[in-house]
Amino acid sequence: MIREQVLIKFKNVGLHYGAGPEILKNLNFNIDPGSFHFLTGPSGSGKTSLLRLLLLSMRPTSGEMEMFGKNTNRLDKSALMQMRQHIGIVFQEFRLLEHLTTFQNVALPLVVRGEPESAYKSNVEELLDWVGLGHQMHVRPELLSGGEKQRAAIARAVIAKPDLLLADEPTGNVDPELSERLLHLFVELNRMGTTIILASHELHLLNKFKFPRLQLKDGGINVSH
Ligand SMILES: Nc1ncnc2c1ncn2[C@@H]1O[C@H](COP(=O)(O)OP(=O)(O)OP(=O)(O)O)[C@@H](O)[C@H]1O
Repeated sequence: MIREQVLIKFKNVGLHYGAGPEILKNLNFNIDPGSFHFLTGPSGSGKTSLLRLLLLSMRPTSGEMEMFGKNTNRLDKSALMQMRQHIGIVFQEFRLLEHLTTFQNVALPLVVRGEPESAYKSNVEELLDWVGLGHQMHVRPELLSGGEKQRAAIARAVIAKPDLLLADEPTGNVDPELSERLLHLFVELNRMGTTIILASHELHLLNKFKFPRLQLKDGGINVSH
């Protein structure tokens, strides 16, 4: 676990795609370790783009980002890859691999790291039990409901114990009752120490939880506590 006083620091960060207009303009904000933020804003306001910066899959076109105490502009590809291992991501569309079982999907980040099954088997089983998928461990994603797929995707995102968990509209493809249950799962993960930034435009759902918000509008950001 990485312990920094400030986990993420944005200093005058701007972003544009190619020759297009600036999507994110002069963003300045900090994220403390252990916090939970909702990322909100109208469609097209740049929520996914901001998550791409945080996931280190894009670099800012202006300004500087510090993550885990390091200026990301100064990191080479291998250092970025290493930092990336501390970050988990959950997408709206689950992105499970159809030819793998639930167990294999969740274990994938550990397989990629070269860990043998004997080292992670019981951890994966325990996590699947915890997210309520113990009984669906050996089936493929096509047999899972939307909520079950998303719980598998969340389990895959946290199996390697990331310090930072990003989620891009994670409840976009499940019904309202399941959405609330999924949000409670994120709250539990946050209670156990994971820093979370969760993008959603479902304000009726977010209003049920008292977490600070990063609100994007017209390229700028407003941080409410
Ligand atoms: N790969 C890309 N190339 C060029 N423009 C892009 C790319 N990705 C996003 N954009 C543009 O950047 C802007 C912000 O898009 P982004 O997907 O970050 O917004 P969003 O807030 O996540 O939207 P939504 O809520 O609709 O998913 C949009 O105008 C979009 O067209």
